[in-house]
Amino acid sequence: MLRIAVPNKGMLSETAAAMLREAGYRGRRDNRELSAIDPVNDVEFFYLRPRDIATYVGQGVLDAGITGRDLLLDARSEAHEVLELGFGDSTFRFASEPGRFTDPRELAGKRVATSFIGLLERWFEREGIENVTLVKLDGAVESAIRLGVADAIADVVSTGGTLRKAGLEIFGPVILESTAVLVSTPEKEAAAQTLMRRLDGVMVARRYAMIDYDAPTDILDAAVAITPGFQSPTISPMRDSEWVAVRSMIPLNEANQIMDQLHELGARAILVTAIQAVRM
Ligand SMILES: Nc1ncnc2c1ncn2[C@@H]1O[C@H](COP(=O)(O)OP(=O)(O)OP(=O)(O)O)[C@@H](O)[C@H]1O
Ligand SMILES: O=P(O)(O)OC[C@H]1O[C@H](OP(=O)(O)OP(=O)(O)O)[C@H](O)[C@@H]1O
Ligand SMILES: [Mg+2]
Repeated sequence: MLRIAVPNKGMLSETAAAMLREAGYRGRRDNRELSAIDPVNDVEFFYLRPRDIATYVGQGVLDAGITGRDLLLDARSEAHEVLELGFGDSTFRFASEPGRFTDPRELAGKRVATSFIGLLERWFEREGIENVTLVKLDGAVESAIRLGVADAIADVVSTGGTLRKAGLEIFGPVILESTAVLVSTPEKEAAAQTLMRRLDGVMVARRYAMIDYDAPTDILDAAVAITPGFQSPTISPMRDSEWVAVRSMIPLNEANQIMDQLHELGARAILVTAIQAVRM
């Protein structure tokens, strides 16, 4: 039975659970369940703190897990990314009072509060910035400066709303671009192939749509250039030999532009339909 770690709360938990549901798995019914068995798919899910997931997977006790790239790197785990999941995007940034710092080199000899000690230690090491005191906090890091325990913070920034409310300003380079990832280890990766293909299918189904249209044969080359699909579009003969029917996958967010372009070329009966599930 494949054993998969899923965030039990926080920013990633709802979307992770929804993705697994869309991938055909049966998760927990109740948010307090610690684990759940899906007998049809021969999978057991363990609902864990996102921060702990890389540790469990890295030690080989669980086969794969969903977590954030920032948490994976912070954990110094043996686990590695096998798939980006297309949600939970954030950046990891320095911030402090407006105008106080412009460059992280100015942090030498200063105190920096963060929940990501491992990640930050390695970053300072790589940049050759020494003598920074790291203050480990569990959350609400933005309050650390006002409360006097740090001179700067390093934290997850998404919209920037939390920093703004705390009266803080970003400085320095992007420390890390994070996103939700599926992690595993080399020993377990083969066993997790079906899970990977299913999650990949969910992302494709969310981002792509199916397009069908009828095209006069003389515009076929131009039409197919607009809808090349993944492998190659399907071209079917029609009763009227001067027309063909074309079927292809297109990016969902470009659907209306593509339909307009095809119509202008002379294609007709242009239909776009949602994709329910995919194995690429
Ligand atoms: N506002 C956000 N937007 C996007 N991703 C975020 C945001 N906050 C956190 N994340 C990402 O979600 C993951 C887990 O962070 P989360 O805040 O859920 O965990 P936590 O801080 O340990 O838990 P909690 O905040 O519930 O105490 C991390 O990879 C992080 O980058
Ligand atoms: O840029 P924003 O869109 O405002 O998002 C960033 C905030 O979201 C997370 O906080 P969370 O709600 O997880 O609380 P925490 O600090 O206690 O982890 C993160 O730690 C930032 O504080
Ligand atoms: Mg948080």
